[in-house]
Amino acid sequence: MTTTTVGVLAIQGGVIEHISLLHRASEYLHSHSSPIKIPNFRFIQVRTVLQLSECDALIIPGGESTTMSIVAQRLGLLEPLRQFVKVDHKPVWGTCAGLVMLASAASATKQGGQELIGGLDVKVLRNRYGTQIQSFVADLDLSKILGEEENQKPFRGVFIRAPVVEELDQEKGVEVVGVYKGKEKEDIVAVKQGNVFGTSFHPELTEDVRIHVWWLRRVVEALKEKEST
Ligand SMILES: NC(=O)CC[C@H](N)C(=O)O
Repeated sequence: MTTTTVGVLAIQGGVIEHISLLHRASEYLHSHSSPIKIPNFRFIQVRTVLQLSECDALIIPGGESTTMSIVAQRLGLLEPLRQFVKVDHKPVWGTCAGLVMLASAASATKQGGQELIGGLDVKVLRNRYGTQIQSFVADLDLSKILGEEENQKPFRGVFIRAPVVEELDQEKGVEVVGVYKGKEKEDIVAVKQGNVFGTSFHPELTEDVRIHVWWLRRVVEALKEKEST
């Protein structure tokens, strides 16, 4: 059986946490019946262009997007990452700083802006809820992505200096799949567009494996579709 390689960009941030939940999600998928054939997965940390070239799919973790961007540029990873997302259309998921990296534009960035990867036709507002001490946990309804069986209870979203999506291009196929209902207004905190998925919050900092399971299934489906074309 072929092996599907899923990378986690390991420049900085919540790398190990994602890898650990990916392993648990893989175990879940292998132990539950599924209409699609689940391959063997290999989860790797990605720090080089060579490692990226081995990946069928990629997670960009939370952390600090300005740092991630500078280091990715120094490692010569920025252009290969853009190619991976926007030319090869491989499945990519960004959490928090990862969502910022995947946006086509970001506000509240330092003067001169920061280099982004893009792939999601959205503009994000960084640090929407303030600093680290204003971090919070909130129940989210993710019924737009989770199946009925998996959506029996809300998802506990962990928000740490989180960005939100403030503008999006619906015509380009950006779909809102999660909102946070705050006191004054609703914020968009999960979006998908084709091969790209982004969340403002950190599922990897919970014990809840549901989004990783959903995303790995999507990866398998996307690879299958590619094979048949
Ligand atoms: N937890 C996080 O990933 C924080 C993201 C950070 N505020 C940024 O814009 O990069």
